[in-house]
Amino acid sequence: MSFAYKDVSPKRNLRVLVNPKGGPGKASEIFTSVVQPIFRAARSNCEVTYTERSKHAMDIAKTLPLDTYDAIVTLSGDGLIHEVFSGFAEHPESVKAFSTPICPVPTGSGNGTSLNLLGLKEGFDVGVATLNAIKGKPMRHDICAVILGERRILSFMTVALGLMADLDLGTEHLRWLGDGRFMYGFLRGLIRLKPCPVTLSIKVAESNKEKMARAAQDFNVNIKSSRNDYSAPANDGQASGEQSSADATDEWLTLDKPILYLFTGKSPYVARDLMQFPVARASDGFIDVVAQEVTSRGELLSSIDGGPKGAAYWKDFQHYFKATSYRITPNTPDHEKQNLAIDGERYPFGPFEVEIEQGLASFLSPYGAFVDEFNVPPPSQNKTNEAAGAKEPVLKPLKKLTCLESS
Ligand SMILES: Nc1ncnc2c1ncn2[C@@H]1O[C@H](COP(=O)(O)OP(=O)(O)OP(=O)(O)O)[C@@H](O)[C@H]1O
Repeated sequence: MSFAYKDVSPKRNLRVLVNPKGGPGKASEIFTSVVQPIFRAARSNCEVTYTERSKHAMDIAKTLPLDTYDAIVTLSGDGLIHEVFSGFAEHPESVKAFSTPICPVPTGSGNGTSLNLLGLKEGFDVGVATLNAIKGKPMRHDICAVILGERRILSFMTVALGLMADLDLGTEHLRWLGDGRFMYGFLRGLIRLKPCPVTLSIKVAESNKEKMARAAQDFNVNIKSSRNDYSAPANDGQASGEQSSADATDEWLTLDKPILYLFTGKSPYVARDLMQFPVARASDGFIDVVAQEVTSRGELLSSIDGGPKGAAYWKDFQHYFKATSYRITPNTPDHEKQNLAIDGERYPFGPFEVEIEQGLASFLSPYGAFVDEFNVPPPSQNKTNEAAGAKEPVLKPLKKLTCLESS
């Protein structure tokens, strides 16, 4: 037992939330046939609720007794995790509630969080995810706060505008397709090729793709060799190769290009087909911001191929920043018609600003870091990479109108 449960206590107390309507609708069956027998064999104590409606998980999280459960296990996709965090935000002891680790078991459509915690090969494996609930260790994770009018909405995963929001929110009726609905939505968005009329202003910490890729790679190497306790935020000095918040500028910079979509996030995979944020790290204190420039359908189609490996990262038309904050200002009067997706859920669109709360939340993880398969070839061996390293996006200071071509 001491060998099998090295560094973790056996017989965990788990609060299990099963969403029978998530993804292809098989969560209840999977719970009784796969998950529950493993929990029983491991002598875990489970308090189980089958969610009956939207926001049910949020209500449970709002009043969750603290110091009672080792983790909340969600059988659903990313939407239910978003609800749990929204509930924590309203908990009387909010910060303490957020320290309760979440462990997703993938029975939704995209299951992005599970993919990030377990990797592409095992991210959809219900048995491996259940084992993570039994033996995983808490790993800190940043939370983004979206300030939208009077509201402060918390996001652990993504904020999307333009094509990426349309493909998610516009295919909700196709949940039965599993994650196939995202590819369908992407292709539909390509046919329309509708620009996203907004101004994006960012407090940038880093925009050099090569530097960000090397830092992420070094972090992964270091975490494997040096960190047994991964409950502290990632840039606490234990893992070298990270950018630090000290690198961030206080100046707002504005992207001087029309964009097709804005996609910002905290973890590499958003679905099996797409590693959108290959250099994202769970608790580095930065928001990874992707602004996809308006480009031809052919170029966009060509980026689908390397989606699971994060190939689009190196494309010149995909601008990538590590930011401490960003702002969106709509450029059209009828902006309410546009889709805004926060963690895949629909919100009314208006001007908003996003900040980051470093290491506020926590997930159970078997490895202490996200599992991504992003290869960083040396620039000399990769032409596209070389171009990306040399050519940085056109940013201009918000108040001055001269364009900056940074090097
Ligand atoms: N009994 C229920 N009936 C209808 N909807 C429910 C029920 N229980 C939960 N929900 C809602 O189901 C929605 C979808 O869940 P979730 O987002 O986890 O799955 P998904 O969209 O299929 O997966 P992913 O987000 O990974 O793509 C959530 O917004 C949640 O509020």
